[in-house]
Amino acid sequence: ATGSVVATPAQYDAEYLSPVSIGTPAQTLMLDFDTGSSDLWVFSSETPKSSVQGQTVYNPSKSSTAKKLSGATWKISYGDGSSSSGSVYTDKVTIGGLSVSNVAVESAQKVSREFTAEADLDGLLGLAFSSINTVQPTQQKTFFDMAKPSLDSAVFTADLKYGKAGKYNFGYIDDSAYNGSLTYTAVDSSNGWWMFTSPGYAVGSGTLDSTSITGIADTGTTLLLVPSSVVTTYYKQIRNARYDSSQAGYVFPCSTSLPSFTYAVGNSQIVIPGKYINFAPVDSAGSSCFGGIQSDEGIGFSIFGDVALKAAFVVFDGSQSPRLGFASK
Ligand SMILES: CNCc1nccn1C
Repeated sequence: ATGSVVATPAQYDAEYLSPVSIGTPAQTLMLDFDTGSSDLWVFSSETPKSSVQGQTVYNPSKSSTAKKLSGATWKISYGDGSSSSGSVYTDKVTIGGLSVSNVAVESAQKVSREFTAEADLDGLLGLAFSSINTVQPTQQKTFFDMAKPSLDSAVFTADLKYGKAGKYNFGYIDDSAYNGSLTYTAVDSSNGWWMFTSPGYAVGSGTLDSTSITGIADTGTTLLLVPSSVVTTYYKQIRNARYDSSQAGYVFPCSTSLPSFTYAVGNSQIVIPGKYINFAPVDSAGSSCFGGIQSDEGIGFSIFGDVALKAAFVVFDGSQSPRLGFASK
């Protein structure tokens, strides 16, 4: 089996949302596919009405295939401080024509204000390793792990794009979606993430600096978060860039033309065009813009978020020895 679903960017490519059908008859929600976490959770009929501001909710009592997972609970918090928690059902989940039965669908009984404020996001679909799924007392598998036995190939791919819809595919690699060849690199999944080491980086047309960057391929994080030494080197190339402590990041005039940022993958390189690194205006006047490359200070590793991933076609290979494949496009 295979599946293919569109990934539509929210404003400023802050996140990408995909339609997911849950239950019988189908209830279709827009979920943020997140390779940095492993819970599939949704706004639901159990979410306090005051916390639901525009989201579509899953109602398990209206699904003939829903079953309560008795005694199960979940609770998760994300790097940006947002969080959610609740109860658990199992139900049929269909993504882009790929149906999987008895998937753990985590029903939100609490969501933090950040999620309430995101009217277009109805939940998250975790695509990291099941070892960091938060359901207790019995940890649950991700959609991908549940689908794996049925997939033609134990892979999914992320083809996110700048300012327009991209795709997530399950079970196959669309060789027409990228240029040249895929370069695979080793993954350390011991902490539950798709963690890899990039052997070097370059700014603009400069030579490759062999400073390695170890981080996670994370579709659920917006920006590229790297060591402060790399951040400093990048913004040093931009005359009017400055660190704005009120924004806790580097900003520059929105009219600035930005140098590209290249990250190495094995013996290959992915070039992030400069325009991908102008994330969004920080003020309503739109004069000052927030950089798409910021520091990973305090995290413990780097994060190759959407700013980095949308410059590539990325294969998340979930075979016996997981690995990541990158190609330019
Ligand atoms: C932006 N804060 C909440 C959120 N939205 C998508 C993912 N996450 C963590």
